[in-house]
Amino acid sequence: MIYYLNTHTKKSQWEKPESPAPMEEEDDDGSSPKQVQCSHLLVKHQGSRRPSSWREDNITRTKEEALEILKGYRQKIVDKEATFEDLAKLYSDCSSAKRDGDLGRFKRGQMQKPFEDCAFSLKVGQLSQPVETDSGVHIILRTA
Ligand SMILES: O=C(O)CN(Cc1ccccc1)C(=O)c1nc(-c2ccccc2)[nH]c1C(=O)O
Repeated sequence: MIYYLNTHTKKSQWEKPESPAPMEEEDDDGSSPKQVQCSHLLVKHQGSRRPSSWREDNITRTKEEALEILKGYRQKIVDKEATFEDLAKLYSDCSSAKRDGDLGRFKRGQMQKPFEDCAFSLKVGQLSQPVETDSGVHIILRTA
């Protein structure tokens, strides 16, 4: 009996594959991640679902202002003038700021969709462009 091995998903099957395996964002070993570990830096704004955080009781900045602030942080990280962890700890409006922005590992289906789609598109070590969710605007660092 011949069986077929999908070298991307490492799954075997008896049936001859009809079409090539769908190309998803791949990890280095060529597999699509089942779960990822990410840190993020969240900047909330007046349109955030909960415009309040450990940093500020009542957040009134506009979404545009939040985006400019976040881009400034991202540039400092890219220019190595600051580390992601230091800026997340100081400035993230998420309670994860206490853990340098670390969210731990998560699977698909756990985070808000725009956040999830971005997180699962990153390679390990990659820093996202700003992402908008109902919580505010984020930059995401995939750590595992
Ligand atoms: O959206 C809301 O109505 C309130 N939330 C959700 C929330 C609140 C507390 C803890 C975790 C999530 C937030 O605004 C929020 N979202 C996040 C978040 C969003 C995406 C990925 C990870 C965290 N953090 C926070 C926070 O206050 O700390």
